[in-house]
Amino acid sequence: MKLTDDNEEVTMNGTREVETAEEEISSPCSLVIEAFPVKRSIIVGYALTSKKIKSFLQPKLEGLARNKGILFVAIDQNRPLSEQGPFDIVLHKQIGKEWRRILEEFRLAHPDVTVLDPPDAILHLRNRQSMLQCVADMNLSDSYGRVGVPKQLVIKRDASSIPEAVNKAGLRLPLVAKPLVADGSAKSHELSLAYDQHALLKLEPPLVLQEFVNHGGVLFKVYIVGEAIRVVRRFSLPDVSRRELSEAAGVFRFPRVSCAAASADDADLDPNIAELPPRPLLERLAKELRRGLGLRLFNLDIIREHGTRDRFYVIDINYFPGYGKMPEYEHVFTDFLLSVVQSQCKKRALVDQY
Ligand SMILES: O=P(O)(O)O[C@@H]1[C@@H](OP(=O)(O)O)[C@H](OP(=O)(O)O)[C@H](O)[C@H](OP(=O)(O)O)[C@H]1OP(=O)(O)O
Ligand SMILES: Nc1ncnc2c1ncn2[C@@H]1O[C@H](COP(=O)(O)OP(=O)(O)O)[C@@H](O)[C@H]1O
Ligand SMILES: [Mg+2]
Ligand SMILES: [Mg+2]
Repeated sequence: MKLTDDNEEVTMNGTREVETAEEEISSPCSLVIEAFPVKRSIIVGYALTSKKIKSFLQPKLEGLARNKGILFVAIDQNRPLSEQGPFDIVLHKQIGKEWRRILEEFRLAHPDVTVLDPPDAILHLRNRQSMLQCVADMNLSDSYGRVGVPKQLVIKRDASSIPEAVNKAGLRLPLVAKPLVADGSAKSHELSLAYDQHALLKLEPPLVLQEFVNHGGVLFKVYIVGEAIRVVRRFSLPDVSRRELSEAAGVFRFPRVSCAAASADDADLDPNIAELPPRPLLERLAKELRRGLGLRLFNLDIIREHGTRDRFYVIDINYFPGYGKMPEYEHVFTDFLLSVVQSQCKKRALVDQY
């Protein structure tokens, strides 16, 4: 057997072998389905920001992936995609027009490659109104609880119209004002809390105005990776009491709440506040969102209305979030990638059969 760098193989037990015949290296199926006699690494091409590469592609992930026969390869966005690879999976978090066109063309030419996820579906999360539409339409309610979205209103322009629009829509103060576009910029994460009617005039459209829901100052981040779900607790904005509401006035701006530094997993919390949302409820929610959004990699911020046990609100959904902070992400993510290739192989086997 001839050894070359290009045709290097990684088997299930982590040892390396080499296949030289064209046919034999065309599929990674033997890595995931015993019955297939073909061996090759699973190649995952990625187009991610340097910040994301640093937080996500950590040595532990790459090492574990290698042991499972998965190789991560950077996509050079200055070169045609079809000339690179061949890829089994493409990972990306981009929605630019040109990139959407490139990926669409690539998907048509390479239907066997799984693109995670479709750019149009990701685009849906870029607008804070369309982001939550799926949850609102779902109207999820069962014996484990109810999941909704806070009452909200979109203001496209003209701050002077806000007080009247708020009255007309019946929104109750205080209101959280969020930039309409969630494009990942620092500005798009700048939120404000408006306590009184006058304060509404100081807001800067385009924005989403959302009723502030008291939730005991703790939120749950629910990470989804395909079918896997992991939940963490983060500190959040504290409750606003009636008294505070009657005394406070103006707009309070805050740049970044509930970031990773605000982990509340080890904090000594009131058990009624700290209790995680029921697993079956999250499973249903995740399943419906996966289907409704057409996405497999995302997280959501969910809060429990303070004083209730089972009234939940989804306030934010993020595509390809900071998985580096998700417990056991290396295992969860590599298993997911294997499962993606497994379903590709099953599909291929079915096609070959008929
Ligand atoms: O920066 P990180 O690792 O905290 O991850 C950010 C996420 O934090 P989280 O995992 O939810 O704690 C963050 O979540 P939040 O919006 O803060 O809830 C976003 O997903 C952010 O992406 P973008 O800036 O909206 O494109 C994520 O940023 P990118 O890593 O995608 O740039
Ligand atoms: N409707 C709401 N009620 C109470 N707190 C909220 C509400 N919306 C947002 N927050 C708080 O503001 C933080 C940031 O809002 P979020 O919608 O998650 O924006 P981002 O995309 O910047 O994370 C949340 O983590 C939460 O602490
Ligand atoms: Mg958030
Ligand atoms: Mg967000």
